[in-house]
Amino acid sequence: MAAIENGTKEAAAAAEKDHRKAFGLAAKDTSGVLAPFTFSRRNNGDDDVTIKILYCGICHSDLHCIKNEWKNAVYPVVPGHEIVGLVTETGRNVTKFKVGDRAAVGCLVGSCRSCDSCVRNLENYCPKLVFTYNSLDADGTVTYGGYSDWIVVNEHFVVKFPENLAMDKGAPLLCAGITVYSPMKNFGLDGPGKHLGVVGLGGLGHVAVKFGKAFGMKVTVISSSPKKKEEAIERLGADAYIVSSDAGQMQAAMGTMDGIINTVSAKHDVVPLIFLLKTQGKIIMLGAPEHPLELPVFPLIGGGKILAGSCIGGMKETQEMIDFAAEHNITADIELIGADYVNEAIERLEKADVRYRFVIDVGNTWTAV
Ligand SMILES: NC(=O)c1ccc[n+]([C@@H]2O[C@H](COP(=O)([O-])OP(=O)(O)OC[C@H]3O[C@@H](n4cnc5c(N)ncnc54)[C@H](O)[C@@H]3O)[C@@H](O)[C@H]2O)c1
Ligand SMILES: [Zn+2]
Ligand SMILES: [Zn+2]
Repeated sequence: MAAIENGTKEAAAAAEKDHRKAFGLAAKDTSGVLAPFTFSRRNNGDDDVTIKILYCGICHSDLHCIKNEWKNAVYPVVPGHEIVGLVTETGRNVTKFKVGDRAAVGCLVGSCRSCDSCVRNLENYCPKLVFTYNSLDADGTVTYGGYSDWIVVNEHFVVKFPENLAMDKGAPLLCAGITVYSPMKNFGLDGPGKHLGVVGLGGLGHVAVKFGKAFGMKVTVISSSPKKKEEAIERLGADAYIVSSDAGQMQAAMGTMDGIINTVSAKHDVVPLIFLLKTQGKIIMLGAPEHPLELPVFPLIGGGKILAGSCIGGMKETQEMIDFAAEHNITADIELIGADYVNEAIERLEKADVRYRFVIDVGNTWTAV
């Protein structure tokens, strides 16, 4: 008996040696309330980079997940996949980073690296992809995200964060940025002379406006209320603004758009949006509402419209996006908050009361190892 106990203790001690303590905020149940949480992460492996987290954005996906709206939460959930920080340790095979470098982590921390998607640099569509949090890692543990003091990630899934990009305002690019950039590139919505519609002016939407303008497109925001009109045009640089509940405005814009980036996070009617497209125009679904949308096919068939989905982006494209953002001075408009304000921030995000992304000032809240 004593031998078994000793064996168990030894095994526990050995396991403990492979891990280090981390500290963060976790949701423990569907209330989604985040509370202090101590946990462990693996030691830095040969291919890994350890990052002291300085900033982490709050994405609406974090809210969907901690409240179990997608019915897949594995509590406790430490959310956060818009992570920027500094490298504190590198494994012996690491070539991209050295200690002290700026580094960033988005929604992915693992994939098989050999399937058709991975070979095409589309790790984001790998059947074995590992999300940054609430996902099963290769070693069988559940991943914990960036509302925490440090993280260890295989260098393939770590992005070099440009020196001339603000770390706090740049953090949201790791999810919001790549999620809108990737479909714009892949569906040909990235050139002058094109007309882009952006639906939902939140974290994703406001960054889509900025990329659209950097690509030289005409950008129209379609919003459910007139509240954000002035700032959409004057601050974000949109060319036009349509209030979706105004039938006259929607009618006047019918058949004018080459593409629409749809970021709406709740159930809504897509048919009026499809009518805004030109013949063979494309509507890209990015928002991930809890409840299914209705999709009558006739508005799609008439005019040969294309409805597609897109999920974040691959690692090569994420690096390309962040380098493009640095070159064109694209960052998110943020409200920087301390970790003690996160629960209030989540409540405000649910009410769409944020201009336009909350970012947690992790570095000034917790001291990493
Ligand atoms: N596809 C992906 O890879 C991906 C990546 C990140 C986020 N997302 C999803 O995209 C959505 C948006 O994320 P975000 O972080 O930009 O959220 P956000 O809350 O910052 O923005 C959502 C916007 O949708 C608007 N909205 C909400 N309900 C609406 C309704 N019924 N009609 C019209 N507008 C409405 C809000 O006013 C807000 O402007 C979320 O569902 C999120 O989970 C998807
Ligand atoms: Zn996200
Ligand atoms: Zn794969």
